[in-house]
Amino acid sequence: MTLNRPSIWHLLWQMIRYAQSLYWTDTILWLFIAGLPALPGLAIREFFNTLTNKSSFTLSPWAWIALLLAIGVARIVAIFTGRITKTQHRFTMSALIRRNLLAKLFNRPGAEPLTTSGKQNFPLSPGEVISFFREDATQIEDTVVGTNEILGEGIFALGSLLLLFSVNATITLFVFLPLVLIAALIHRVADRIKRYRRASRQATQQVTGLVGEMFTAVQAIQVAGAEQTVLAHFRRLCDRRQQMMVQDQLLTAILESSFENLVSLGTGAILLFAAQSMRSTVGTLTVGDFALFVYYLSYVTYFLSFLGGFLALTKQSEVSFERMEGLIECDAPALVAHHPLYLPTIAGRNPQLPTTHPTQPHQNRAFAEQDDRLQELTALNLTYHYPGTNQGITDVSLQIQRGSFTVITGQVGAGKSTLLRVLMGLLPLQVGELYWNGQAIAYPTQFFAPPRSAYTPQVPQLFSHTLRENILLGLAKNDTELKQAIALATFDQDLAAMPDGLDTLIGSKGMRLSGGQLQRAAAARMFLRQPELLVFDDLSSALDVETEQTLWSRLFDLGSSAHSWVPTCLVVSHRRAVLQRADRIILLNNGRVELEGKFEDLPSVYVR
Ligand SMILES: Nc1ncnc2c1ncn2[C@@H]1O[C@H](COP(=O)(O)OP(=O)(O)OP(=O)(O)O)[C@@H](O)[C@H]1O
Repeated sequence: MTLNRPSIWHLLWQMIRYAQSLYWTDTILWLFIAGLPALPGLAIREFFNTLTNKSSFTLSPWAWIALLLAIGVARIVAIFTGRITKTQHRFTMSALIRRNLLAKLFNRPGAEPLTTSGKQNFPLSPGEVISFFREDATQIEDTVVGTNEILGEGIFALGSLLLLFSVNATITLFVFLPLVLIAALIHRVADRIKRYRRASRQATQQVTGLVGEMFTAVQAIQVAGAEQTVLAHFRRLCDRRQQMMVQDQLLTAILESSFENLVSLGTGAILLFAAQSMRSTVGTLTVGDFALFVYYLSYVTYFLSFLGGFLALTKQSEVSFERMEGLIECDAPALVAHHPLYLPTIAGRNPQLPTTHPTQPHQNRAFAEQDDRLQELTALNLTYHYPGTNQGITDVSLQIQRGSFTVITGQVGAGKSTLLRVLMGLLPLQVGELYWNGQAIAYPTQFFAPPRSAYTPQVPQLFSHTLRENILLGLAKNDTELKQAIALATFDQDLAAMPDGLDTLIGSKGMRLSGGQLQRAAAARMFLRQPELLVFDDLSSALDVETEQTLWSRLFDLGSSAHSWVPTCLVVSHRRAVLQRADRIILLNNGRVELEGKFEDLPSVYVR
């Protein structure tokens, strides 16, 4: 994966190309910001030459002051405008990286744990993933925006260098000495820069990971009386992060100060030479020339130390790209690919957002072809083993017919949830094939979404918003349709008891709802989309027998009525009433199909 990674320069160039006009506008402004201070140098030379009557200009002191002031004001204007373009460009760059990273994460099989290549098979927590979006994206942003500063400073440093050459070529050659030393130093410590950066990022990631876990597990920590233990662990991680950050920052500071010192020593040597040359070749180097030389020399030398710092930054950005590649398991070019961002413009205008069609039910949206309606779903020899284990499912085949009710059952850990996740493309197929109406499904992750299918896991995911928003999730539906879906999910009575009705705020992860209400709110979300295939992972676990029976009855009454929606169900359950209703039961044992049949065929040990 990383063998053919393009160079950091190529990746930065791709990012520059994304917002070219903004980039070049900012670059031009930066040229002014960097270049305007060069003009006082010329003015100073002429001023000093006026004192020794060697100037070709005859300006009054006030004219010189006015000129210097005008240059100063122009620079202030350039800096002010440059800050606006820089800010816009800066955030566009990190937004592109974050957008691409997020898109890649969404395209992964959703139930597969996130890992980094350095920690193979060791899942990352959401808190840990945040550090990729925060520190790594910002690091790359800094480097891209650094390029036009380097360009601006570089052009004027080059101009200054040419001027210095015209004044005294021999002395100017000494300017290159610090540059060679800086390049050699960067080359020598490149590995160390990257190693320290990797270690500090990893340590930060562990701290943010634990913060995330602590916040979501406050109750578990309290119940176990583990506050002190968790805090001690947190302190250990923070101490380690401190150590790694100090190491990383110290190296950066040492490098920067080394660059400055190298440059300062070089400057000192040049000045000594220049002064010597002034004494020995009286008349060729004027006082004005010497003043100009000193002025422009600092210009060139500042650029050299800036360049050194920038080169170190690019090494650190290489680490950020490597880390992100490891996270999304794809090459870095995908991270810099060009996609619309819809950010507000520099004038503050919000761009027109594209109209999307989030998962409309098939009768409202031309369901591509009639063929897309489920007639038969076939799974052949599905195998998925969790990385580093032999747990999961092995060689599972099944067929689901339109309008049927299929129940997967089996003991705890038999592989029921894994089978559903593999079928829904939430875990990648290691072996096996999936067919929808006889057509092979190439990308199950993208294929199994409404209006083809909808799935509710054992613990449904709801968001900290209103009930309405949670059920709609962007779908354009009115309250009547919403209430029909809610009634189908047997959530209507609960809703009637809520003073704020559909506008009830349900809290983070739906914490203000009971387990059963959560399940039924998630079911309503599925029903509203009227998918061809409904997949439930153990609805029975959170519902009493009666409520669950009502739900299935209401759903199947639809199928037998003239309603255009004929739902097909695939559910995990141990409940007798559900098993009795099943058209087909698949009994899993140790990840394999042990039996396929009807309720009567099932050994009594599996019926509750
Ligand atoms: N993320 C994971 N990493 C490693 N092993 C896992 C993971 N998730 C599940 N397993 C293992 O895979 C096997 C099947 O798990 P699965 O959750 O599919 O079982 P299940 O039949 O749904 O169980 P339950 O009835 O408790 O929900 C179990 O042995 C489980 O320990």
